[in-house]
Amino acid sequence: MHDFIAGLPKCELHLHIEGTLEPELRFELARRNGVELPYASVAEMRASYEFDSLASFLAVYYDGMGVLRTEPDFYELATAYLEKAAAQNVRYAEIFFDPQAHTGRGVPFDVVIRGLARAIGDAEARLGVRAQLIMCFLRDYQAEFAMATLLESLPYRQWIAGVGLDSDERGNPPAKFAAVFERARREGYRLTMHCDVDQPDTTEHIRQCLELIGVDRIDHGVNALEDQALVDEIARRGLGLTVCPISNGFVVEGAKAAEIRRMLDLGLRVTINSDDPAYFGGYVQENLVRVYEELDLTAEELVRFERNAFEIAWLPRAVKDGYLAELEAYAAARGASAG
Ligand SMILES: Nc1ncnc2[nH]cnc12
Ligand SMILES: [Zn+2]
Repeated sequence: MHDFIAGLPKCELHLHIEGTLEPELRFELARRNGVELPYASVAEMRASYEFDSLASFLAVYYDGMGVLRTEPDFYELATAYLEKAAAQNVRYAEIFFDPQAHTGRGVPFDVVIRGLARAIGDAEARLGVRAQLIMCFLRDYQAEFAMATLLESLPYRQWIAGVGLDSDERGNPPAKFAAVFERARREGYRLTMHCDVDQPDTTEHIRQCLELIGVDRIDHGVNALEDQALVDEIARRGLGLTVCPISNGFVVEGAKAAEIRRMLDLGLRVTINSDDPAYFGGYVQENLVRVYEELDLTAEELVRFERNAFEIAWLPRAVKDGYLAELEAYAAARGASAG
């Protein structure tokens, strides 16, 4: 089954590009940019990646990205991820980036997005992996900063499929950003938001995503299972949920495998993703293996995760259908096409 998972045509929908900064590249960029790091080795840096909550993870994550300064830095970051993704048979990825975490420390928006977009263009030509960007707003900052960032992004719209909301959820509900997301929708962006596992008020946040914001997707969203009305509405709208099992195991107890089982059984459009793989230690393949091992999934169920992902991807119908046909052919050739 591990070979089956390795060969599966994959779609990654919940991946923070800054969370793919591996220690080796962090060291290299620090050297190049003259940034002092308080670690003597890659092993020492990795050993410092200790977290048991979203807040403790975020502190390490924001510190890590301090070495990213120039357009080539962002190019190399995204290229390294896309090479890894292609090696795991990711055919399409929607990649989060956090512009405010860079502009807030003096790196221009233009530098960030040009580096990322150039990497995406080159990777498509060289590796056949396709990707688009999702611009995330940091929810622990003021809504005015998010609005200013939205306006700053408009000249680069051709590279940005949609907007998201990440960072520390405590006290930062979707409602705080209602005007920003309403404007983003009017500008043609698709909408998603993190409703992270077991955060305070997360079911209320999911309710606001549905009733107030009108999201196209929810990132994580696992706690919707606590409220039948939320489950019913997510099912009725056919909304996708981008779940990240290994990441879950770091910020709460366990990978939420039982909840993923329930989402599959309820017919929800649950997908498996990697979140911040350089920090949590698993790309999409390792995440699929983790749920496979915890749930003893069938090949058909593994195919279902990818079918859901391509189905909810922010791509034109004909492009999705091309990926879905590739997936079905892979499944059929291995007797796993129950649909
Ligand atoms: N897992 C995560 N949750 C919330 N914000 C994030 N930003 C980067 N990774 C994140
Ligand atoms: Zn995330």
